Amino acid sequence: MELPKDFKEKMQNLLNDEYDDFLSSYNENKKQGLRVNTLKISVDQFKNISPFELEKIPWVSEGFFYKEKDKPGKHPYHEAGLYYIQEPSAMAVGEIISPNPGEKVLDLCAAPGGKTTHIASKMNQEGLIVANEIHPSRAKILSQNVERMGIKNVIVTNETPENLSKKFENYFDKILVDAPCSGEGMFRKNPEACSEWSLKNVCLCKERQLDILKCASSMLKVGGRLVYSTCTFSPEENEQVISEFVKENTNFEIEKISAYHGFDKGRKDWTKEGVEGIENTIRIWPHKIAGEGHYIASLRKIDGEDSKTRKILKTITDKKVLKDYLEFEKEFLVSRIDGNYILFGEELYSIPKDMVSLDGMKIVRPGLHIGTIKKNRFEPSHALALYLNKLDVKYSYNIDKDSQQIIDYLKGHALKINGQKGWYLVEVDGYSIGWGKLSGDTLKNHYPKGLRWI
Ligand SMILES: C[S@@+](CC[C@H](N)C(=O)[O-])C[C@H]1O[C@@H](n2cnc3c(N)ncnc32)[C@H](O)[C@@H]1O
Repeated sequence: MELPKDFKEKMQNLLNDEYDDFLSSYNENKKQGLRVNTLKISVDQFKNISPFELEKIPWVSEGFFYKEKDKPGKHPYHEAGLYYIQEPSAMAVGEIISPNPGEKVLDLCAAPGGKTTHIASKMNQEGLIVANEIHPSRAKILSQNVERMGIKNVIVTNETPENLSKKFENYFDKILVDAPCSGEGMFRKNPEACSEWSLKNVCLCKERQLDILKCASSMLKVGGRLVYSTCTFSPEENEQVISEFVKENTNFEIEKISAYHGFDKGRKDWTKEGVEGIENTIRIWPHKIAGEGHYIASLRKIDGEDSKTRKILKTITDKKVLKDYLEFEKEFLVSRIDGNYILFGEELYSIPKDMVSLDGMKIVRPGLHIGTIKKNRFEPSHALALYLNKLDVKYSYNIDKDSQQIIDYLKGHALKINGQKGWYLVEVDGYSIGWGKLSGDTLKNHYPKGLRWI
């Protein structure tokens, strides 16, 4: 791989004796990981059924290295949301933000959703996660990944940090800024990041990161935690951003992160200010652990204004509006979808309790999409199928992962089966993967067209 000359010179000056080890890490293969989605399956259960050769990632309880030959991204278990493919060092961020069920969490730069889905699995469907992405097409991918993982309590927005900060002043318990950066830790994984790199871009990224942090800081409650992370090595975008931020914002202090033994401390000597606590941030280097590299800082807001009361989003109270859905529920579900219902046109969603009004914001996903209320009938959504499991429904149809039938289903073909007429939750080895509707002996395929295997 041809690394930019300026990058090599800079890293040599920074790393001195370590530079040769750092450089030779670029001759090794990228490290690949998957994180088990504990909303759907426990780590032990997954290990029992896993068709892949797995090796534990030491710093994350649900993380495993896999071998390239296994291609877990092209397996029915992936479509069932049993795991998320995520770069191993990026998994450290979810561990450090460490959200609890019931909290309000913002993931400000969230697409494609690696960290959002990690946060969600730790929150066990309780509380609120606002996952925001500024680019519309990436926000759509984020939403699809949230759906695939069967998550209920995530709202996906497509906003600028500035607009969000007007809505959510002093609101969240925890905020993640996984900042857009120069991506020096992506060179092995994505050579494009290498060709786009320049010293000038590093400085531009730093300015943007400070702007994003400023917006994030105003959305955090007093006592709340703000985690900042990047997948780049430049001190400008890491220690220097944090150092300048805490110097300007004296109501924030740097928290000590209890790091895995292969992680390094942040470098105070790489900042101009020499701010106290920079050594409590962490650096993950590709020549020291099996991962592409990351920088992570955890900040605590120790002073500021109290949270204000806000306008709560109006939810549906008139049961007549829900008539078609309630009939579907009675006929095909065993358990109720708890939560508050709202309608976006014909689309019915369940939103987290006490969600603030979303007026004037670009919303990609206001909560769990339950389905579409059409004239005198209700059609359940794919997101609902991925959220439910066989205990929640009257009819389900299970398919073996190695069978031709699962390939046929994922390709969108109808299946021949026997049973009662109606909606079936289709499963792979007991894990929901989509809907089918049985009429006669034909199970009509409702796997979404855009997701079908070709
Ligand atoms: C490092 S990526 C996020 C990765 C994601 N957290 C994950 O774990 O899957 C940074 C994201 O920030 C977004 N972004 C770019 N410019 C931004 C800005 N000015 N404000 C907020 N987000 C921005 C990018 O589109 C990108 O999706």
